[in-house]
Amino acid sequence: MAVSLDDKFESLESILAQHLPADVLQKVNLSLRGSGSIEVELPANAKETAKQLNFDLQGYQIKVALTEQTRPSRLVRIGAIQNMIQKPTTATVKEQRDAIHQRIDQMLAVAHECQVNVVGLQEAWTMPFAFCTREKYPWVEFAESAYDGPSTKFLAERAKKYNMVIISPILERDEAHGDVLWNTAVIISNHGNVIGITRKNHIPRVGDFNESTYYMEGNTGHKVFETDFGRIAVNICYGRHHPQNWLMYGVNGAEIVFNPSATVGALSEPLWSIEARNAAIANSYFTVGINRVGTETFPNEFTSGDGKPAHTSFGHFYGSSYVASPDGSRTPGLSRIRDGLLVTECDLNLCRQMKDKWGFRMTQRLDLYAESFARAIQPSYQMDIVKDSSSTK
Ligand SMILES: NC(=O)NCCC(=O)O
Repeated sequence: MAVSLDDKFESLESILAQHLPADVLQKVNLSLRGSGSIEVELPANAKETAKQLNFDLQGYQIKVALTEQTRPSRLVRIGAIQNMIQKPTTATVKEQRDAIHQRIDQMLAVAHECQVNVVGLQEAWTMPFAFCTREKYPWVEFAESAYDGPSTKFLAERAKKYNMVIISPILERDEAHGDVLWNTAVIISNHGNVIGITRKNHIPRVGDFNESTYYMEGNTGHKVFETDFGRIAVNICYGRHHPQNWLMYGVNGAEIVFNPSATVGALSEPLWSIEARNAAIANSYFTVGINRVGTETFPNEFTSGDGKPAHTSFGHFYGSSYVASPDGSRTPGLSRIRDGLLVTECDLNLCRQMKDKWGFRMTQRLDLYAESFARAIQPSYQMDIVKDSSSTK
């Protein structure tokens, strides 16, 4: 029987739990995820609401930070929300966006009940991921101002009400600069202000991710936002394949880096659990991988440039959002097929503690690489390959 990552199974975790005896499962989980995260009890009311509204709600604590003598703990509850589109892609732009707002409204209320301090949404959360179509309209009509567009206004109100920092990745319309479009994350403070924006640095040119048709590589560098709940950065989707992108957020002092994404099983699922986790280890910060969920179908057929027949669906967005800790451990992932809210409590002091333990920052040799990169971009650069003088090849 042919198996595909477009198949709708719940999660790797649920398969393991279903098939392994409890004592074996414990060993497997320890080996897969490390000892850092333990399940925490979330409020009964929040669990009941999640059940009624049919979304996956999971809660964990990353428990490995030491109690320091000279610094108080900095406990922060991070929320990660993944969601499907709520209306067919043939509904009007307003109907589609309003329906997603309504769903997120429900999930934010539950996040508040679970005492979440900082919550991240998925890439381009207000719209279907229509960039596969290469059509401009109506999809570009989902673009909005990062500062006073309908989604920022909607979230700013909730951010203030719930005392929660919200990371809102949207398709941005930059009216002040010739109406250009960007793929942007808006950082909204718990006081309801837009602290700033950060734009996607690396634009995919792979599979049906035809995003370069719509927007250019970001021009905001590697900003880190100082919030009441830690220093936060956002590495948007495809940027997770570039270690130097992760590295620069670390150089600028990030403690939590969100990776809002929209990616499909057949392309990237085996990479998903590795990349954000590896970045957390290498850069001594927490990472929050958030992936879109569901299968989206578009009105008109499009081709993938691979000789295969035209189709109307992108493939399955596999959710599986998770949090990785600087000590290398990680939480289980959310569902592959349902909306979800993941709540993870961490002590941000663990970032410095891991720098002290492993010394990755201290041994990073930025000066060496600055010099190597500067040479590598010269037109005259020759690759530094040493050959065997006896070889005839
Ligand atoms: N949205 C986006 O950048 N997707 C690219 C696919 C991937 O990086 O897995």
